[in-house]
Amino acid sequence: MKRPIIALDLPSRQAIDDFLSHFPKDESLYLKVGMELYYQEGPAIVRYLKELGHDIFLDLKMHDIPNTVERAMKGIAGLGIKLTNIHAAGGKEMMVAAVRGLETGKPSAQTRPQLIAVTQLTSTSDEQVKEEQLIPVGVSESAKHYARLTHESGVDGVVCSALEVEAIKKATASDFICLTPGIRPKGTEIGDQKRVVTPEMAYTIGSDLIVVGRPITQAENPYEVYLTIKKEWNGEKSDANT
Ligand SMILES: O=C(O)c1cc(=O)[nH]c(=O)n1[C@@H]1O[C@H](COP(=O)(O)O)[C@@H](O)[C@H]1O
Repeated sequence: MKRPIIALDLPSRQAIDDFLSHFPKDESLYLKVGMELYYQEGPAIVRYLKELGHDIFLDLKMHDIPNTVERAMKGIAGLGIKLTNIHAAGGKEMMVAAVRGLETGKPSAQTRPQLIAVTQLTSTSDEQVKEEQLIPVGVSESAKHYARLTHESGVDGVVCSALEVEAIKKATASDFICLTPGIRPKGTEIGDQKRVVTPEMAYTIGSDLIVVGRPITQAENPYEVYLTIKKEWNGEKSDANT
């Protein structure tokens, strides 16, 4: 069964321990360590979660000059993470440098962590793309364009909304990874996200990976919500839908 990636947008190791106490100890999870947690706890938190048996997506969304990104990627390549990310808006040269950094930094016995690039954040609307970024073609076309550049740069996939997966796979390749945040089970708060789908829709559309944060981390019973989302995303009817 495919596992939804849980976004650990929490401030400390103590908060993580409290959150994980809701899950069975022997259940291996796919966890996302993002800026909030990494900036407080550093690489030690990645090592700690790995020791507990979990897989890690290190979400640092790098976007800088090629040399800086290459060297930063080289530094995190040995942490044993499964996946990490950059912003496609950094450009092809930066994306190529990011791949090179991971390749040169990884210990020889390990495989290179997968790399994906954010196209347009799922918190960005069509209006914002047109009015703030001055991209007249709008959010879907812009995401597709960034996906093409990402593919051409030798990066493994993109972060996008599930709403763009079909067009992106057509424009790139069917095995080009599409990771989709902005997942909201029916009846949950959308918050700052703009381009959202339910876990069931993400399954039907064909997202390769989904990321879910607040609907799980803020739930009264996180494990129950996690299992419901996991079922829906694997194409099984959840109790919530029967
Ligand atoms: O790269 C990401 O993970 C990401 C990209 C994006 O376009 N949108 C997005 O929401 N994310 C991350 O996915 C998570 C979504 O969290 P929730 O909105 O709480 O489910 C957050 O940790 C975001 O940082």
